[in-house]
Amino acid sequence: MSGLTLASVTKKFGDVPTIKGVDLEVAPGEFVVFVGPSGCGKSTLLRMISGLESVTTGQVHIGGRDVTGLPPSERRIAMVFQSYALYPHMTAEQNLRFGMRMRGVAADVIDSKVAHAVDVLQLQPYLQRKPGELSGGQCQRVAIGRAMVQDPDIFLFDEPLSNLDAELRVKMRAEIADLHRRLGATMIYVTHDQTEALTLADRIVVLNDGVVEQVGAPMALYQNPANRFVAGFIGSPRMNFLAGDVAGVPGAHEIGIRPEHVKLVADGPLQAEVHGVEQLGAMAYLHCRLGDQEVCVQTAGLALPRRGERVQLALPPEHLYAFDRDGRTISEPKAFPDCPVGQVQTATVS
Ligand SMILES: Nc1ncnc2c1ncn2[C@@H]1O[C@H](COP(=O)(O)OP(=O)(O)OP(=O)(O)O)[C@@H](O)[C@H]1O
Repeated sequence: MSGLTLASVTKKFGDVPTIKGVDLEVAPGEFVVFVGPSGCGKSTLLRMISGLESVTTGQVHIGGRDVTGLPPSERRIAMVFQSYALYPHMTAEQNLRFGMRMRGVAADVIDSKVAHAVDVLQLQPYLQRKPGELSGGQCQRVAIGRAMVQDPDIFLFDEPLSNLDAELRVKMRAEIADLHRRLGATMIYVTHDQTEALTLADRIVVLNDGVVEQVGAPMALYQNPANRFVAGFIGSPRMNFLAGDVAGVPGAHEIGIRPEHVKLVADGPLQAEVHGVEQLGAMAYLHCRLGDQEVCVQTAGLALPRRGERVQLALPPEHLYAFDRDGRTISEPKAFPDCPVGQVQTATVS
Protein backbone atom coordinates (compact mmCIF):
# COMPACT_ATOMS: atom_id res chain seq x y z
CA MET A 1 0.00 0.00 0.00
CA SER A 2 1.35 3.41 -0.89
CA GLY A 3 0.68 6.99 0.01
CA LEU A 4 0.82 10.07 -2.18
CA THR A 5 2.60 13.38 -1.83
CA LEU A 6 1.92 16.46 -3.91
CA ALA A 7 4.61 19.10 -3.44
CA SER A 8 3.88 22.63 -4.69
CA VAL A 9 2.12 21.23 -7.74
CA THR A 10 1.00 23.75 -10.36
CA LYS A 11 -0.62 23.49 -13.78
CA LYS A 12 -0.95 26.07 -16.51
CA PHE A 13 -2.96 25.54 -19.67
CA GLY A 14 -1.19 27.96 -22.01
CA ASP A 15 -0.91 31.09 -19.90
CA VAL A 16 -3.84 30.24 -17.68
CA PRO A 17 -2.91 29.06 -14.16
CA THR A 18 -5.35 26.28 -13.29
CA ILE A 19 -3.70 24.58 -10.29
CA LYS A 20 -1.95 27.27 -8.29
CA GLY A 21 0.29 25.41 -5.87
CA VAL A 22 -1.12 22.38 -4.11
CA ASP A 23 0.60 20.55 -1.25
CA LEU A 24 -1.02 17.38 -0.02
CA GLU A 25 -0.03 14.25 1.90
CA VAL A 26 -2.26 11.20 1.52
CA ALA A 27 -1.49 8.34 3.93
CA PRO A 28 -1.37 4.73 2.70
CA GLY A 29 -4.89 3.28 2.77
CA GLU A 30 -6.58 6.66 3.09
CA PHE A 31 -9.75 7.58 1.17
CA VAL A 32 -9.41 11.21 0.10
CA VAL A 33 -12.13 13.06 -1.79
CA PHE A 34 -11.57 16.21 -3.88
CA VAL A 35 -14.59 18.52 -3.94
CA GLY A 36 -15.13 22.03 -5.21
CA PRO A 37 -17.21 24.01 -7.68
CA SER A 38 -17.24 23.18 -11.37
CA GLY A 39 -14.01 24.25 -13.04
CA CYS A 40 -11.98 24.55 -9.81
CA GLY A 41 -9.44 21.96 -11.03
CA LYS A 42 -10.48 18.68 -9.35
CA SER A 43 -10.15 16.52 -12.48
CA THR A 44 -6.99 18.30 -13.58
CA LEU A 45 -5.35 17.55 -10.24
CA LEU A 46 -6.43 13.91 -10.43
CA ARG A 47 -5.14 13.63 -14.00
CA MET A 48 -1.81 15.10 -12.88
CA ILE A 49 -1.58 12.36 -10.24
CA SER A 50 -2.37 9.75 -12.89
CA GLY A 51 0.12 11.13 -15.41
CA LEU A 52 -2.60 11.80 -18.01
CA GLU A 53 -1.84 15.51 -17.55
CA SER A 54 1.67 16.90 -17.14
CA VAL A 55 2.73 18.91 -14.11
CA THR A 56 3.90 22.46 -14.87
CA THR A 57 5.95 22.80 -11.67
CA GLY A 58 6.20 20.74 -8.49
CA GLN A 59 6.44 17.03 -7.81
CA VAL A 60 4.18 14.01 -7.48
CA HIS A 61 5.41 11.15 -5.28
CA ILE A 62 3.62 7.80 -5.07
CA GLY A 63 4.84 5.38 -2.43
CA GLY A 64 7.94 7.51 -1.95
CA ARG A 65 8.86 7.36 -5.69
CA ASP A 66 9.07 10.58 -7.67
CA VAL A 67 6.70 9.83 -10.57
CA THR A 68 6.43 13.42 -11.85
CA GLY A 69 7.95 12.63 -15.23
CA LEU A 70 6.63 9.09 -15.63
CA PRO A 71 3.84 8.05 -18.01
CA PRO A 72 0.61 6.64 -16.48
CA SER A 73 1.66 3.05 -17.22
CA GLU A 74 4.67 3.39 -14.92
CA ARG A 75 2.90 4.98 -11.96
CA ARG A 76 1.13 1.88 -10.59
CA ILE A 77 -2.20 3.70 -10.48
CA ALA A 78 -5.59 2.65 -11.84
CA MET A 79 -8.21 5.13 -12.87
CA VAL A 80 -11.99 4.73 -12.99
CA PHE A 81 -13.76 7.26 -15.19
CA GLN A 82 -17.30 8.63 -15.25
CA SER A 83 -17.63 7.25 -18.78
CA TYR A 84 -16.44 3.72 -17.73
CA ALA A 85 -14.02 3.64 -20.71
CA LEU A 86 -14.68 -0.05 -21.40
CA TYR A 87 -13.87 -1.60 -24.78
CA PRO A 88 -17.32 -1.91 -26.40
CA HIS A 89 -16.47 -4.90 -28.61
CA MET A 90 -15.17 -7.02 -25.72
CA THR A 91 -17.14 -8.93 -23.10
CA ALA A 92 -16.87 -7.90 -19.46
CA GLU A 93 -14.43 -10.74 -18.88
CA GLN A 94 -12.28 -9.77 -21.86
CA ASN A 95 -12.26 -6.19 -20.56
CA LEU A 96 -10.99 -7.46 -17.21
CA ARG A 97 -8.27 -9.57 -18.81
CA PHE A 98 -7.13 -7.32 -21.63
CA GLY A 99 -4.67 -5.00 -19.85
CA MET A 100 -2.91 -7.87 -18.13
CA ARG A 101 -2.74 -9.91 -21.36
CA MET A 102 -1.13 -6.95 -23.12
CA ARG A 103 1.45 -6.66 -20.36
CA GLY A 104 2.29 -10.35 -20.71
CA VAL A 105 1.07 -11.38 -17.25
CA ALA A 106 1.06 -15.18 -16.79
CA ALA A 107 -2.28 -16.87 -17.49
CA ASP A 108 -2.66 -18.36 -14.01
CA VAL A 109 -2.01 -14.96 -12.42
CA ILE A 110 -4.63 -13.39 -14.70
CA ASP A 111 -7.10 -16.15 -13.76
CA SER A 112 -6.67 -15.64 -10.04
CA LYS A 113 -6.84 -11.83 -10.20
CA VAL A 114 -9.96 -11.90 -12.35
CA ALA A 115 -11.55 -14.51 -10.07
CA HIS A 116 -10.89 -12.28 -7.04
CA ALA A 117 -12.36 -9.17 -8.71
CA VAL A 118 -15.37 -11.16 -9.95
CA ASP A 119 -15.94 -12.43 -6.43
CA VAL A 120 -15.55 -9.06 -4.66
CA LEU A 121 -17.69 -7.17 -7.18
CA GLN A 122 -20.13 -10.04 -7.87
CA LEU A 123 -19.58 -9.84 -11.60
CA GLN A 124 -20.24 -13.52 -12.42
CA PRO A 125 -23.64 -13.01 -14.10
CA TYR A 126 -22.27 -10.39 -16.50
CA LEU A 127 -18.95 -11.82 -17.59
CA GLN A 128 -20.03 -12.87 -21.09
CA ARG A 129 -21.94 -9.66 -21.84
CA LYS A 130 -20.56 -6.71 -23.76
CA PRO A 131 -20.84 -3.18 -22.30
CA GLY A 132 -23.83 -2.43 -24.56
CA GLU A 133 -25.71 -5.27 -22.83
CA LEU A 134 -24.95 -4.01 -19.30
CA SER A 135 -26.60 -1.29 -17.19
CA GLY A 136 -24.59 1.78 -16.16
CA GLY A 137 -24.05 0.36 -12.67
CA GLN A 138 -22.90 -2.99 -14.07
CA CYS A 139 -20.51 -1.25 -16.49
CA GLN A 140 -19.07 0.75 -13.60
CA ARG A 141 -18.53 -2.42 -11.57
CA VAL A 142 -16.64 -3.94 -14.51
CA ALA A 143 -14.58 -0.74 -14.77
CA ILE A 144 -13.80 -0.93 -11.03
CA GLY A 145 -12.92 -4.62 -11.50
CA ARG A 146 -10.56 -3.68 -14.29
CA ALA A 147 -8.88 -1.23 -11.91
CA MET A 148 -8.70 -3.89 -9.18
CA VAL A 149 -6.94 -6.51 -11.29
CA GLN A 150 -4.09 -4.08 -11.87
CA ASP A 151 -3.24 -4.22 -8.14
CA PRO A 152 -2.55 -0.49 -8.22
CA ASP A 153 -0.78 1.42 -5.46
CA ILE A 154 -3.53 4.01 -5.73
CA PHE A 155 -7.07 3.97 -7.14
CA LEU A 156 -8.16 7.20 -8.80
CA PHE A 157 -11.88 7.80 -9.33
CA ASP A 158 -13.13 10.67 -11.51
CA GLU A 159 -16.84 11.20 -10.77
CA PRO A 160 -17.48 7.47 -11.24
CA LEU A 161 -21.15 7.60 -10.27
CA SER A 162 -22.25 10.70 -12.18
CA ASN A 163 -23.92 8.77 -15.00
CA LEU A 164 -26.04 6.64 -12.68
CA ASP A 165 -29.54 7.32 -11.43
CA ALA A 166 -30.10 8.35 -7.80
CA GLU A 167 -30.95 4.88 -6.47
CA LEU A 168 -27.99 3.20 -8.16
CA ARG A 169 -25.63 5.90 -6.94
CA VAL A 170 -26.56 5.10 -3.35
CA LYS A 171 -25.94 1.39 -3.98
CA MET A 172 -22.63 1.93 -5.79
CA ARG A 173 -21.51 4.38 -3.12
CA ALA A 174 -21.95 1.65 -0.54
CA GLU A 175 -20.09 -0.80 -2.81
CA ILE A 176 -17.13 1.56 -3.18
CA ALA A 177 -17.00 2.12 0.60
CA ASP A 178 -17.10 -1.64 1.07
CA LEU A 179 -14.37 -2.14 -1.54
CA HIS A 180 -12.19 0.34 0.31
CA ARG A 181 -12.72 -1.50 3.59
CA ARG A 182 -11.95 -4.87 2.01
CA LEU A 183 -8.90 -3.82 0.01
CA GLY A 184 -7.60 -1.17 2.41
CA ALA A 185 -6.23 0.57 -0.68
CA THR A 186 -5.35 4.24 -1.08
CA MET A 187 -8.16 5.93 -3.00
CA ILE A 188 -8.50 9.45 -4.41
CA TYR A 189 -11.98 10.32 -5.53
CA VAL A 190 -13.30 13.38 -7.37
CA THR A 191 -16.93 14.33 -7.02
CA HIS A 192 -19.20 17.33 -6.93
CA ASP A 193 -21.69 15.35 -4.85
CA GLN A 194 -21.61 16.40 -1.18
CA THR A 195 -23.18 13.19 0.05
CA GLU A 196 -20.53 11.09 -1.68
CA ALA A 197 -17.80 13.27 -0.21
CA LEU A 198 -19.20 13.28 3.31
CA THR A 199 -19.97 9.56 3.40
CA LEU A 200 -16.92 8.12 1.61
CA ALA A 201 -14.02 10.31 2.68
CA ASP A 202 -11.55 9.83 5.48
CA ARG A 203 -10.53 13.36 4.54
CA ILE A 204 -11.98 15.89 2.13
CA VAL A 205 -9.88 18.35 0.14
CA VAL A 206 -11.91 21.46 -0.70
CA LEU A 207 -10.59 23.10 -3.86
CA ASN A 208 -11.51 26.53 -5.12
CA ASP A 209 -10.07 28.14 -8.23
CA GLY A 210 -6.96 25.96 -8.23
CA VAL A 211 -6.09 26.27 -4.54
CA VAL A 212 -6.83 24.13 -1.51
CA GLU A 213 -9.15 25.99 0.84
CA GLN A 214 -9.11 23.35 3.58
CA VAL A 215 -8.31 19.69 4.20
CA GLY A 216 -9.94 17.69 6.95
CA ALA A 217 -12.26 14.92 8.08
CA PRO A 218 -15.81 15.46 6.82
CA MET A 219 -17.27 16.49 10.17
CA ALA A 220 -14.25 18.65 10.98
CA LEU A 221 -14.95 20.66 7.82
CA TYR A 222 -18.65 20.76 8.57
CA GLN A 223 -18.23 21.88 12.16
CA ASN A 224 -15.11 24.00 11.81
CA PRO A 225 -14.83 25.48 8.33
CA ALA A 226 -11.68 27.58 8.06
CA ASN A 227 -13.41 30.23 6.01
CA ARG A 228 -16.63 31.40 4.46
CA PHE A 229 -16.02 29.49 1.25
CA VAL A 230 -15.78 26.11 2.98
CA ALA A 231 -18.64 27.05 5.31
CA GLY A 232 -20.84 27.74 2.30
CA PHE A 233 -19.66 24.79 0.24
CA ILE A 234 -19.91 21.94 2.76
CA GLY A 235 -23.48 21.32 3.89
CA SER A 236 -26.76 21.24 2.07
CA PRO A 237 -28.78 23.42 2.12
CA ARG A 238 -25.88 25.74 2.56
CA MET A 239 -25.10 27.84 5.60
CA ASN A 240 -27.01 31.13 5.95
CA PHE A 241 -24.83 34.23 5.84
CA LEU A 242 -26.01 37.43 7.47
CA ALA A 243 -24.49 40.84 8.08
CA GLY A 244 -22.52 40.74 11.32
CA ASP A 245 -24.59 43.24 13.21
CA VAL A 246 -27.76 41.12 12.88
CA ALA A 247 -26.64 38.85 15.70
CA GLY A 248 -24.65 41.50 17.52
CA VAL A 249 -21.36 39.58 17.22
CA PRO A 250 -18.54 42.06 17.85
CA GLY A 251 -15.83 42.27 15.21
CA ALA A 252 -17.67 40.06 12.74
CA HIS A 253 -18.13 41.30 9.22
CA GLU A 254 -20.53 38.47 8.57
CA ILE A 255 -22.06 35.68 10.58
CA GLY A 256 -23.11 32.22 9.47
CA ILE A 257 -25.60 29.75 10.83
CA ARG A 258 -26.75 26.44 9.39
CA PRO A 259 -30.44 26.00 8.56
CA GLU A 260 -30.81 23.26 11.20
CA HIS A 261 -29.72 25.66 13.93
CA VAL A 262 -32.08 28.58 13.24
CA LYS A 263 -34.98 28.37 15.69
CA LEU A 264 -38.60 29.27 15.12
CA VAL A 265 -39.75 30.83 18.36
CA ALA A 266 -42.93 32.36 19.73
CA ASP A 267 -41.30 35.53 20.91
CA GLY A 268 -37.93 36.08 19.30
CA PRO A 269 -35.68 38.97 18.47
CA LEU A 270 -35.86 38.66 14.67
CA GLN A 271 -38.99 39.11 12.56
CA ALA A 272 -38.97 37.36 9.22
CA GLU A 273 -41.43 36.63 6.44
CA VAL A 274 -41.82 33.19 4.90
CA HIS A 275 -41.62 33.30 1.12
CA GLY A 276 -41.16 29.61 0.37
CA VAL A 277 -41.95 26.27 2.03
CA GLU A 278 -40.34 23.00 0.97
CA GLN A 279 -42.02 20.08 2.71
CA LEU A 280 -39.81 16.99 2.44
CA GLY A 281 -41.79 14.61 4.63
CA ALA A 282 -39.87 14.20 7.87
CA MET A 283 -38.69 17.79 7.74
CA ALA A 284 -39.22 21.04 5.89
CA TYR A 285 -37.20 24.03 4.78
CA LEU A 286 -38.67 27.47 5.24
CA HIS A 287 -37.18 30.19 3.08
CA CYS A 288 -37.56 33.45 4.95
CA ARG A 289 -36.78 37.11 4.37
CA LEU A 290 -35.15 38.91 7.24
CA GLY A 291 -35.17 42.52 6.04
CA ASP A 292 -33.24 42.29 2.79
CA GLN A 293 -31.45 39.08 3.80
CA GLU A 294 -32.37 35.47 3.13
CA VAL A 295 -32.54 32.82 5.84
CA CYS A 296 -33.28 29.12 5.31
CA VAL A 297 -34.73 27.38 8.37
CA GLN A 298 -34.88 23.61 8.76
CA THR A 299 -37.82 22.50 10.86
CA ALA A 300 -39.34 19.17 11.75
CA GLY A 301 -42.74 20.68 12.54
CA LEU A 302 -45.79 19.37 10.71
CA ALA A 303 -47.84 22.51 11.34
CA LEU A 304 -45.80 24.74 9.06
CA PRO A 305 -46.26 28.46 8.54
CA ARG A 306 -47.57 29.40 5.12
CA ARG A 307 -46.08 31.54 2.45
CA GLY A 308 -46.44 35.21 3.39
CA GLU A 309 -46.78 34.51 7.11
CA ARG A 310 -44.54 36.29 9.58
CA VAL A 311 -42.39 34.20 11.90
CA GLN A 312 -39.94 34.98 14.67
CA LEU A 313 -36.43 33.58 14.59
CA ALA A 314 -33.69 33.06 17.14
CA LEU A 315 -30.04 32.40 16.30
CA PRO A 316 -28.51 30.44 19.20
CA PRO A 317 -25.08 31.99 19.85
CA GLU A 318 -23.37 28.59 20.28
CA HIS A 319 -24.19 27.78 16.65
CA LEU A 320 -22.99 31.04 15.13
CA TYR A 321 -19.87 31.31 12.98
CA ALA A 322 -18.21 34.69 12.58
CA PHE A 323 -16.17 35.72 9.54
CA ASP A 324 -13.87 38.69 9.06
CA ARG A 325 -13.77 40.95 5.99
CA ASP A 326 -11.52 38.48 4.18
CA GLY A 327 -13.90 35.62 4.86
CA ARG A 328 -11.71 33.95 7.50
CA THR A 329 -13.49 32.24 10.37
CA ILE A 330 -12.86 34.20 13.54
CA SER A 331 -15.25 32.43 15.91
CA GLU A 332 -13.92 29.83 18.35
CA PRO A 333 -13.72 26.27 16.97
CA LYS A 334 -16.69 24.13 17.95
CA ALA A 335 -16.27 20.79 19.69
CA PHE A 336 -18.06 17.78 18.29
CA PRO A 337 -18.19 14.05 19.06
CA ASP A 338 -14.96 12.12 18.39
CA CYS A 339 -12.98 15.30 17.76
CA PRO A 340 -12.42 17.59 20.74
CA VAL A 341 -11.62 21.20 19.95
CA GLY A 342 -7.90 20.70 20.53
CA GLN A 343 -7.74 18.11 17.74
CA VAL A 344 -9.71 19.99 15.16
CA GLN A 345 -7.86 20.09 11.88
CA THR A 346 -8.34 23.34 10.07
CA ALA A 347 -5.21 23.51 7.94
CA THR A 348 -5.53 25.95 5.11
CA VAL A 349 -3.35 26.66 2.14
CA SER A 350 -3.85 29.84 0.21
N1 LIG B 1 -6.85 20.50 -21.73
C1 LIG B 1 -7.25 21.69 -21.28
N2 LIG B 1 -6.91 22.84 -21.92
C2 LIG B 1 -7.27 24.05 -21.47
N3 LIG B 1 -8.00 24.23 -20.34
C3 LIG B 1 -8.38 23.15 -19.65
C4 LIG B 1 -8.02 21.82 -20.08
N4 LIG B 1 -8.53 20.93 -19.18
C5 LIG B 1 -9.17 21.67 -18.24
N5 LIG B 1 -9.09 22.99 -18.52
C6 LIG B 1 -9.63 24.09 -17.73
O1 LIG B 1 -9.11 23.98 -16.42
C7 LIG B 1 -10.10 24.32 -15.45
C8 LIG B 1 -10.26 23.18 -14.48
O2 LIG B 1 -10.89 22.10 -15.14
P1 LIG B 1 -11.24 20.74 -14.41
O3 LIG B 1 -11.87 19.82 -15.40
O4 LIG B 1 -10.05 20.27 -13.69
O5 LIG B 1 -12.32 21.24 -13.35
P2 LIG B 1 -13.27 20.39 -12.40
O6 LIG B 1 -13.15 21.01 -11.05
O7 LIG B 1 -12.96 18.94 -12.51
O8 LIG B 1 -14.69 20.74 -13.02
P3 LIG B 1 -16.03 19.86 -13.18
O9 LIG B 1 -16.56 19.63 -11.77
O10 LIG B 1 -16.92 20.75 -13.98
O11 LIG B 1 -15.66 18.58 -13.87
C9 LIG B 1 -11.35 24.66 -16.22
O12 LIG B 1 -11.42 26.05 -16.35
C10 LIG B 1 -11.14 24.00 -17.56
O13 LIG B 1 -11.81 24.68 -18.57
